Amino acid sequence: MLRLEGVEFARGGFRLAADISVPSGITAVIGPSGGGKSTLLSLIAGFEVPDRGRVLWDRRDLGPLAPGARLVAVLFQDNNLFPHLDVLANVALGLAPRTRPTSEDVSRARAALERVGLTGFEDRRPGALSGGQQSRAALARVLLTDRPVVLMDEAFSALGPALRGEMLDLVRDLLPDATILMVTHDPDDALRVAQQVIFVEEGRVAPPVPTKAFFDAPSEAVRRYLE
Ligand SMILES: Nc1ncnc2c1ncn2[C@@H]1O[C@H](COP(=O)(O)OP(=O)(O)OP(=O)(O)O)[C@@H](O)[C@H]1O
Repeated sequence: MLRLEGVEFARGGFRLAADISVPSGITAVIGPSGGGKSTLLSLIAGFEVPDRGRVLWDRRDLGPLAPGARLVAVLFQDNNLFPHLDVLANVALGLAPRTRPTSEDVSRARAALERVGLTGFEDRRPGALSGGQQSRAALARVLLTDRPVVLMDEAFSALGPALRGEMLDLVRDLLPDATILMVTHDPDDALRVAQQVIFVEEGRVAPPVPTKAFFDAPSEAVRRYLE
């Protein structure tokens, strides 16, 4: 289980505090702009370092581990695809970020592309893909890295509602065992795929609440945000 234990973080005038456990499945992270949602994900990914407290995965302190060694995969909003590499090479990078992919890496990348419905697009550059297809390629790379924690910071926000829904369904179906934190501004995203919701406001990170209870019986702060 992912746990943030007494985490405190300050940057400029902004302070964030989190003491939460995140169960496996999909957890939506919602709250007002500037509240600290992205910062929370950065602390888990290791892009930011807490001033106090620890980030733990299965009781193991992730603190000493660099982002690449953290068992955490990140699905970025811009998909983080290299424009000069074809789709297959972009996906294979998930396995071999620094070296040439082996033939086994390449066949695993092909299999991941098949799972996201991109067979036949291996040789295209990202610029020759639609937005939805680019998101699928980025998801294929996350599948391939096979990390237990997946962070999504408004990953599909550039897509229209129908496509975004499709992508969320795909994430849910293809990553059934992962612990997924998904930042979103759209309550419908949470209602569609998230089992629980974390509310983040002014640097306060609330513990996860089951999605139905979160929306059916919102706290005062949540009600204000949803209005
Ligand atoms: N690189 C940075 N340097 C300094 N302050 C930053 C930096 N990035 C974010 N902040 C500040 O930290 C606070 C939290 O920002 P954060 O991006 O985590 O909020 P958020 O909830 O993800 O917002 P949004 O919904 O608008 O994306 C804000 O006050 C923001 O201005």
